[in-house]
Amino acid sequence: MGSRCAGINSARALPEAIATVKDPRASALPLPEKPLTAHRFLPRTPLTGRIRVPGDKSISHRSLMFGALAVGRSRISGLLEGEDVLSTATALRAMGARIEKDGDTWVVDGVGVGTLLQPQGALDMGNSGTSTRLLMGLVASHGITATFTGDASLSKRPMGRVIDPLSIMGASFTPSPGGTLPLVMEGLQPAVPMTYRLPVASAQVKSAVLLAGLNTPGTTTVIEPVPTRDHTERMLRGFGVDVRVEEIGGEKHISLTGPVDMTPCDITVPGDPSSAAFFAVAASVVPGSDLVIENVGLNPTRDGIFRVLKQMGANIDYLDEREVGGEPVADLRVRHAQLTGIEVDPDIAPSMIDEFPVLFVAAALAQGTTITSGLDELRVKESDRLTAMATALSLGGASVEEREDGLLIRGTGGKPLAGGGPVTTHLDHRIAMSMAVAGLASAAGVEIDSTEPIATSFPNFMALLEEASA
Ligand SMILES: O=C(O)C1=C[C@@H](OP(=O)(O)O)[C@@H](O)[C@H](O)C1
Ligand SMILES: C=C(OP(=O)(O)O)C(=O)O
Repeated sequence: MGSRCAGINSARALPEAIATVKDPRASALPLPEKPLTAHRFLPRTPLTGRIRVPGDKSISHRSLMFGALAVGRSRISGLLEGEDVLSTATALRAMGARIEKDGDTWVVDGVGVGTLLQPQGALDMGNSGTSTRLLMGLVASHGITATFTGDASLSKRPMGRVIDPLSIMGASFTPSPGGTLPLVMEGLQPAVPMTYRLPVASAQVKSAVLLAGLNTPGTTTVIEPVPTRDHTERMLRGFGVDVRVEEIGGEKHISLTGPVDMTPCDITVPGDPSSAAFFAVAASVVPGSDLVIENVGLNPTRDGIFRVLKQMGANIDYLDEREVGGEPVADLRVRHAQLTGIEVDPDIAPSMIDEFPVLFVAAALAQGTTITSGLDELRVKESDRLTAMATALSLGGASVEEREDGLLIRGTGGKPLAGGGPVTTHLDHRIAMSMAVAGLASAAGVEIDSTEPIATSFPNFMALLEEASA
């Protein structure tokens, strides 16, 4: 981070202001389906040259949110301009922050902790779980009411995991059946601090509670039995918040004492390892490839995919290891290699939780069997990623057995998959891009039903694919 940074209840009736609108949740129901753009990803020439993937999605969301809470101006370079991050920006503007683009830099003029404004309309979170859950944390300790809506995929995802702790802190919720969006929430100012032990390994839940703690008098503590991505902790420190982390009995206790004053910060967002993963697998499985992926974030809570690919025999070198925005970064040189199936240690899952769909593609082309387990969380992402990938890969000619908490995949030993489709992407960007990679290593190509979801996290994915295999 730049030199200006400080250092590295139960559901109630609808609140009155909202209840007078016909039915905020009805007006927020998912829009009719838009026409989809199908695309067949064909076998390619080797991937070569140098590419640069867009900024990290998790860090981009947090840069905007923390900038919005600081008093003064933060500047962000390398922000991911994907739809998910733009949903965060729109919601923060609706709560008073000024967020504008000036050349290549995003400029955020924050409102300060405790002074978020009442949004006038529903906050449309699109496809983004991170925007929804972290912003719910922010709203929880402000005296405002907000309606959260999302697309058909997001509207199926569980929000009970944040509703539960934020209710203990004093916020009230009127969710849709099953604890889903659309929902209305009313924050409480001052909220009540608490110590919360995460029942699920989730950086979004951890962050929601810590963000609620920023405007809560007293100490809010999250106990994390299994480490998850730590961008919230690292970045809050950069914005001047005293975040304390203690290791007690093998668990992390993460605490902050509110209300805090946040100071602005200039941030350079490193490249997203989750986006780089598609190209790392593609270069590993397409014979003759030799690709450099520049500027990839390698935070140890995020780099599991590269560690697992190396265990499978991938040829990945870290070049020019350095620090960008307080995060470890390197250029990755990836050359084609025959991968070997392995049993993936479930303990590594949180550090590569979004990369399993593309790991399954690597496994489908490996020599031997790959077994994954402990992946129940994949069932509650943008789609049920275990079923979606088992179905999609089988349609493409792979041998896949779906288990309760993982997949067993018998690889082809490097022989291209047959290909086929169209596979259903279920409004899930990671399914779309993973099956695109499968198409590159297939005989007939793989057709996906819709390329639209890709724009949520990786708007120039198709262009970079063209560039790397030109
Ligand atoms: O905190 C974050 O930025 C994220 C946390 C993860 O979700 P969970 O916390 O639900 O595991 C991940 O899947 C998501 O893409 C981004
Ligand atoms: C799960 C993901 O994101 P989110 O939870 O923010 O929708 C993802 O990007 O794979």
